[in-house]
This record gives sequence, C-alpha cells and structure tokens, in this order.
Amino acid sequence: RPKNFPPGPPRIPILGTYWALLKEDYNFSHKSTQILAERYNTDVLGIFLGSFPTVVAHGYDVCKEVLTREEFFGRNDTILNRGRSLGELMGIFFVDGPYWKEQRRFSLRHLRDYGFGRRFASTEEQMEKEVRDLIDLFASEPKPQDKDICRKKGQLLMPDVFYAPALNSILYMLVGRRFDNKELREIARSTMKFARGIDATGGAVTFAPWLRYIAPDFFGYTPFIEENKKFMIFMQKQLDEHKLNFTDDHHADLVDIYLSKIEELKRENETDTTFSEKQLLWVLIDYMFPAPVTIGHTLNYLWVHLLNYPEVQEKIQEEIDRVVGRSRLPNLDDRKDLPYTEAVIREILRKTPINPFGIPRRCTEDTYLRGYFIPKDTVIIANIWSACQDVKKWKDPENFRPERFLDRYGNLLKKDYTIGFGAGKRLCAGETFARQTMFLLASGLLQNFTFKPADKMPDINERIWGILLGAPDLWVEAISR
Ligand code: HEM
Repeated sequence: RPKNFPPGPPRIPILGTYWALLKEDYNFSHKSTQILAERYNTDVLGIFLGSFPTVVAHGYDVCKEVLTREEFFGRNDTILNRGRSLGELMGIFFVDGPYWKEQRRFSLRHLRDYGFGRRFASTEEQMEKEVRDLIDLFASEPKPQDKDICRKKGQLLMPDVFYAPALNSILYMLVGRRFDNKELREIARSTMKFARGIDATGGAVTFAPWLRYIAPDFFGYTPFIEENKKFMIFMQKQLDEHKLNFTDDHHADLVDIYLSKIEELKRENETDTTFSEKQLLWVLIDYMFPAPVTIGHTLNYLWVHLLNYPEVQEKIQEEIDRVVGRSRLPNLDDRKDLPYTEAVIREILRKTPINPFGIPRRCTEDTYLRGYFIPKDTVIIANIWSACQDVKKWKDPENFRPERFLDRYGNLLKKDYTIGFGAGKRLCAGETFARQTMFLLASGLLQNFTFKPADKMPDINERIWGILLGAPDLWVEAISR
C-alpha cells in the first residue's frame, strides 16, 4: 500500500482486496465498496484489484470531483479493453491522451451535422418513424419475425422491443441507413451476453489475465471476445460497402466524412495521424454498441416503475394529452413543455443507474484526492450508484419521487444533477441522443397505450448481475387508449 494511500481492507496475494468485495456482496461490487467505505469511514476507498491500486470515490461530491479532474481522464490498458479490438486499444471508450481527444472531438463534431446531440429535421423524421413502427408493433398481431419479442397482440418483451429503434436511430447517422429489426435485436443481445459475463470492476480476468487460459467461459473472457466480434463483422460489412460507393463530393454520414478525412491526410502525405480505417471501425462500434442496451435497460426500469406506480403513468398521460393531444406524436419541441415526463426520466436515471461504476478511469499523474496520495496509473472508479443514493444530495434517495426535479410550480429545475452519464470532458458522448431517444420512445408509447404487467408485477429492486445493471426481462401488456 503506497504511503498515504486511501484506507481499505488488507491485501492478499493474487486477489489483492478483491476477496473483500466478494465477501461483502458477491454479485454487486458497487454495494461492496459502499459498505467498505462506511466501515473505513471514508468517501475515498483504497482497494487492490489483484496488484492494481484502485481508488473508489463515494457520494455525490467526491464522484463529481473525480469525474471532472483532468488527471483522472485516462482509461486503463486491460486485457478486455484490448481484447475486444483484436489486441490494440482503439475507438473512444478505452483510449486516452491526444489520441482520445482527437477522435472524440472529430466524431462528435461531425455527428452533430447529422443530428447527434442537436436538432436536425431529417434525423428527427427518422426517429419519428422508429416510434411509429414501435407503436404498430404493439398494436398488431405478431408477425413471424417478431415472435421473439411479441407473444400475442399487445404483449411485448422489454427491454428487447427498444433495441431496434435505438440502434436504427444511431445507425442512420453513422452509416446512413436503417436495418432489419430482427438482425439488430440479435446484435444488441450480443452486448447483453458479454455485459452479463463480467462484473462492474472488469472482474477477476482483468487483474489476473492468465485466468482466461484456465476457465475462459467462467471468467467471462470468451463471451466478451466472441460477442464483440459480432459487432465487428456487422460494422466491417457496412464499411466495406461504403468504401465501394465512396465519392468525396457527397457526404451522407459519419463514415463518408471520416473516409474523406483519411483521403485528405493521404493527399498531404501525413503519416503521423490517429485516423485510419481500423480506427474508424472502432469509433463506429463505440457509438453503436451502447445505444440499444443503455436506452433499452433504462426504459425497462422506467416501465418497471410505471407498472408499480400506475399514478405516475396516468400523470404522464394526462400531461401528454393536455400539451400534445392525440392527433400527432410528441416531438422534441414538446420536451420543454412536458416537465413531468422529463422529471420521471431523470428520476429513473438517478434511482436506477445502469452503470454503477461508470467506465473506470486511470490516473495519469501522481496526485492527491481529499488529502490522500494517488499514484500515477491507479484505477479510478466513481461509484455512480452511491452518488445517486447520497442522502446529502437527495434527502430521500430510496424513494421514487420524480417531483424532486420540479420546482413548486411544476417547472423542471434548470440544473440537472443527474450523474448517470458521468461528468467532465469524458462525459458520455451519447447523453443528448440518449435523452432525446428515451423521451420520444416513452412519450410516444404512453400517448397511445396504458401498460399493465403481462405476468406478475415486476419487483422494483431486482437487478441482473453484470457490467450493466439491468432489470430482469419484462413482458408488458399494452392496452390501446
Ligand atoms: C441511458 C443511457 C446512457 C448512459 C446512462 C450512459 C452512461 C455512460 C457513462 C457513465 C460513461 C462514462 C463516462 C465517464 O467516464 O465519465 C459513458 C461513456 C460513453 N458513452 Fe454513454 N451512456 C448512455 C448512452 C449512450 C449512447 C446512446 C451512446 C452512443 C450513441 C453512448 C456513447 C458513449 C461513449 C462513446 C462513451 C465514451 C466517452 C469517452 O470515453 O470519452 N452512451 N456513458
């Protein structure tokens, strides 16, 4: 333990202090670190994942500080982060330094041109089409290709029903077209397979990579690599097709813009560059793979709550009827006029964060946090779950209370303290898109249907173990309004 390193449980060989996480809560390490932080009377817990020094921040203020400080903007070079992209660190999620800065900035700047994170008519039309298709799916007899998510008219499976609309919305901006829903559902389920094989710390295989030779399935290594390959194959196919038809005088999506940039650098004989076709592949995947599972699972939690709190469902419907009516679908202009609907989505993001540990960061230089010494290359984790449960911030965090985001006149509070998307310059790159998509899908469905559980009432506290903290699958019954 380095001198003045944050307090925490004692280390043992190989496991470090991982044993203590398993002992406190075998399945949910975000709960274990919270228990340990309380025991050691600290907001800044020092643990060792194998031999890797790791600092876990707890509570709203410390998490916010950790996420926004420049020296904590690194990412970790782990077997999984490399393994998914065939041995190299690529894309946006798992790279850092100037490489990360350039690729994040370039992709975001140009995705904005197609409506990612801002208003753009043709993308909004496309998203409206996705909402309409989803409404039709709920209102129709099941088609043979939809039997996996629709068991009879009006009875559908969450989160899977959201996978295709979320993916098609982002793919439209990345590669300029939409895809068959069944194909997209299969791809989205790949993410779930690997996300459920490994815990939020990255699991034992991250700090003891040799475990992948002993029991690769048990430690989640094989599913992680194999399921990631499915994204790679899908995206490589799109890239190959784009390259065949590419002309530099017409750019229709991010791939065109990026290929054009590569051409420009070639013309200038610029070889010292972070731009390459391989890099493009992983940038595309990094915008694609989070969309269905993050949006799908957050909406699944929303529905778990709507079923348990029918009065909240009614209030949203009353607000939509009053502001939008029934003759057209809610659109992004309506967001500001539907404060209660927005507040419910914010409260879901707070109460049930799907990334309890966010994406772990790396400390890029020796530094101090709340008086403790943090050496360079320490793994930095913000326990987002603890920040969302912080009594000092939320007063009654255990309650589902959307009104906490409204003032006494029912207006949405200007400042949004939601921290589920991370914070600082490494903030989730898809936040605005995710919020817009969730708003459109939720408000469109609730305008048209009232929902009841198709089987028993879902348990509000049940969670599925994994990197992504999801609720169990939920069959809902939609009754036309
Ligand atoms: C409810 C939905 C979502 C939640 C709660 C969420 C949450 C997060 C969190 C916690 C991080 C880590 C941020 C940090 O290190 O501070 C992250 C990163 C990221 N997210 Fe999301 N996300 C969501 C949806 C999406 C969507 C839909 C996309 C893409 C379309 C996306 C793309 C990304 C990317 C590219 C990063 C990496 C950013 C970087 O390392 O610079 N996310 N997200």
